[in-house]
Amino acid sequence: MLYKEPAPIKDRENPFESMMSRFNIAAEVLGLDEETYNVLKSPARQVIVNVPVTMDDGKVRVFEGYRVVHSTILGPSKGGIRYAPDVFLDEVKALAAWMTWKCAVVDIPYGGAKGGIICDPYSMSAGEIERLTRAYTSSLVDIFGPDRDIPAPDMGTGPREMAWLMDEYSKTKGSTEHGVVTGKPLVLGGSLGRVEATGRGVMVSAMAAMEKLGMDPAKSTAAVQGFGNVGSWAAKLMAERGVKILGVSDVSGAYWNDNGIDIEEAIEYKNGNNGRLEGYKGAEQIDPAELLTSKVDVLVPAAVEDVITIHNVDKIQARLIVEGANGPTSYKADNIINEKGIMVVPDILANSGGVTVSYFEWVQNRMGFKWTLDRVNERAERIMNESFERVYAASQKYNVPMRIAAYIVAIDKVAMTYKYRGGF
Ligand SMILES: NC(=O)C1=CN([C@@H]2O[C@H](COP(=O)(O)OP(=O)(O)OC[C@H]3O[C@@H](n4cnc5c(N)ncnc54)[C@H](O)[C@@H]3O)[C@@H](O)[C@H]2O)C=CC1
Ligand SMILES: O=C(O)CCC(=O)C(=O)O
Repeated sequence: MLYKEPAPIKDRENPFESMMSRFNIAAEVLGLDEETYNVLKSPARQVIVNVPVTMDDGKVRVFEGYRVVHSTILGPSKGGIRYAPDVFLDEVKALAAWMTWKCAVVDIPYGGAKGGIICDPYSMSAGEIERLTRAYTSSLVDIFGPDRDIPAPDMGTGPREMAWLMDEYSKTKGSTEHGVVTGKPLVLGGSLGRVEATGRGVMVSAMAAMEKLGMDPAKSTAAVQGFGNVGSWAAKLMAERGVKILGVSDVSGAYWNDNGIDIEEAIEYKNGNNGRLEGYKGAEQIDPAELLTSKVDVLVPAAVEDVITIHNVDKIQARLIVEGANGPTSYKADNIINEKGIMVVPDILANSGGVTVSYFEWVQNRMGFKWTLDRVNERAERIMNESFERVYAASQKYNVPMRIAAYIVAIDKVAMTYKYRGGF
């Protein structure tokens, strides 16, 4: 056994451990040599920063933040920044590694990275978040760069934070650097289609998987956990393809309607309610734990890690799980999912539409040219479908579940590139 298991974190599963468990299985199937294994398992760089920020009451608070660069073998590292009260280093390490595998699965020339700041953005003013974003950026100015490490949005961040990051970085460089970050507002060099890209990719993956399973979207039902950027767009676009969305949830609770939730209405409600569904009247409130085990055909976890675990996996009724979130399934639940014959479109495939369109944004920034929405969507959809087929073919070839197949495709690509580069 080459890999030593890290200690568990309180009562939570460890996302890095979950990532490594799948990595180990795929590495074994591929017969990965020890040198490459050791290179690919360890993050290339882990930075912890402590940034002082003047709060609205005049007091200074120090926030802990992270940036983990997992790999730059395929190209500059790429990955979002998470603002959450419970973000921790092992989580960011896992998220950074998943970025490496994700970029390899969709065959775009990026390595993987991820960032995070321990904070609660929902309880902070816009001014406090701006000062925090700028302070974090200036403390990482030597890591970031259009050819080095390119951040993007993740949980708790969006175009607004990316605009501040781009502006702060540009000020320190003395030049406008559009390509240092993606997921920016359109006026600052953002790409059409980036906001909805991850949810759109989830929908495209869901449609591809439903076709393999012989499921008719117009006769299928779904539940979506998480109603932020990824979950709300995935729900909206799946509903447009005829899937009846019976349940949705966010941090405020879970909401259910036997006749199907009016997703446009729910989005409008949450947009006018500080981003939350709290108090939404178009559905009845149910126990959030029930949402995941409810009687639906398709389950889309699109919130946080480790929500499908050995504690609830037995009760899952969906035939198909499409992972909008990163790491929503703990590795201990994998075997039971496989025994139950549930197809999983894994995170590193299902949610890769976001980084794919981020890549398009970066390409447009470098060209100084804007693509139309049709061009963005058509190209992203093609990449998603081709990647799905690549992973599906690997699952057939090696007789492994889709998740392990995705790791096999990714590790094979990164390992081969490492060898061509002659190792470092
Ligand atoms: N934004 C992007 O482009 C991408 C995001 N992802 C992943 O998708 C997931 C969601 O990210 P975003 O939608 O961007 O974040 P977001 O901040 O826009 O939304 C997160 C949503 O999850 C809800 N939530 C949080 N904890 C929850 C819980 N315990 N139960 C139910 N709902 C809960 C929040 O209330 C919110 O509705 C994360 O795992 C992220 O890493 C993956 C690829 C790209
Ligand atoms: O758009 C990007 O560059 C990365 C998005 C992200 O953080 C993710 O895919 O998990």
